[in-house]
Amino acid sequence: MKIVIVGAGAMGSRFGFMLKQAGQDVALIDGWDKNVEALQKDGIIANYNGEEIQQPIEAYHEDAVDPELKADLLIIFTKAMQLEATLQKTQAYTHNETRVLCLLNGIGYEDILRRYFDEDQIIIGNTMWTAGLEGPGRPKLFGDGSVNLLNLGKSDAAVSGAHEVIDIFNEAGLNGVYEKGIFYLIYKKLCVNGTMNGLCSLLECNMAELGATEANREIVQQLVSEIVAIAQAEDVEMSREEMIAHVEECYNPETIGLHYPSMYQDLIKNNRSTEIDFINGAIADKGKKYGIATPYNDFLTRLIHTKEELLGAK
Ligand SMILES: NC(=O)C1=CN([C@@H]2O[C@H](COP(=O)(O)OP(=O)(O)OC[C@H]3O[C@@H](n4cnc5c(N)ncnc54)[C@H](OP(=O)(O)O)[C@@H]3O)[C@@H](O)[C@H]2O)C=CC1
Ligand SMILES: CC(C)(CO)C(=O)C(=O)O
Repeated sequence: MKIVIVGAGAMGSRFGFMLKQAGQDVALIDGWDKNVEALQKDGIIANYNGEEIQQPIEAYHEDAVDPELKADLLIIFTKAMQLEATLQKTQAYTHNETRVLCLLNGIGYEDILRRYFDEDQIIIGNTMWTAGLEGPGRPKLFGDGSVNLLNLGKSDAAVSGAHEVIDIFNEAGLNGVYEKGIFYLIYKKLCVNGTMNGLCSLLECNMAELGATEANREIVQQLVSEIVAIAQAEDVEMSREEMIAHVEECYNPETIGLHYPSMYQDLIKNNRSTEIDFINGAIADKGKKYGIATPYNDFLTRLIHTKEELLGAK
């Protein structure tokens, strides 16, 4: 099976590295010139749990993909705001039976994917793996994780396609789980991203520092209440109290509390645009659709966009 990963940043490199190490036939596609040059020259040089491992890998710039390349499995790890532009280019290296797996943070990707692929080709999910980049071609890969996924279409072929991906992931140690309640998990993760990412970026702190403040609690509770109300409007059952407790687990400095969320790294560290429109912005949009007030998510979205403008984020 030919696996093509589009978006060879931190997460794309993690999945590419682990799948290639497990003997899979993997190609990476990316739009960042220096990253592609490094991958083509030296492969992935991973800091893998403290050990440097070099893994040669096939890699292309998004504007110079080999016309012979055809993906049986396409994994998307661009940033959310690059998804639509990426999908417009994928037709060149996909076919009618390509499975497309999207693991981006945020919500609503199934609606975008349906515009480009048949429902039976689409697999949605989320992942608890994390990754960072120390430089072009140099991912920093620490810790453990898992991938929850579910076929969007209902046909036998769609179900077996998702199971095939899980088998491949498990052989590579990526811990794939077939998850019928995938939308619950997607909203559960959104509760974390919809609070920690925007607030830590605006306040320029890590999650433990945010959690140590008294004044943040009301804001976090209001953001989560709005997210849970939208999930419920979409028939995803979840408890507000459980989700607030889940978010508060992130404050623990002995687990992930010392982490600066990816949005902080994008905006504050790397001066790049954020995924806010697919996190809090998506909640505000759905609030308008369902007639549910989402003032905290709306305000947070606008504040992050204001900060992007002030910092001249690209
Ligand atoms: N990192 C993590 O721990 C986790 C991330 N996710 C999600 O996975 C998706 C991918 O995230 P992630 O891999 O972290 O994103 P990255 O920013 O590492 O990579 C995404 C893309 O950004 C570009 N890029 C990255 N760094 C630079 C740079 N310094 N200069 C120029 N371009 C750069 C690259 O291509 P291009 O030039 O074409 O933009 C790359 O394909 C997101 O939806 C994220 O929310 C989910 C779970 C955990
Ligand atoms: C680690 C975590 C859960 C923090 O919000 C995350 O997903 C991110 O950094 O984007």
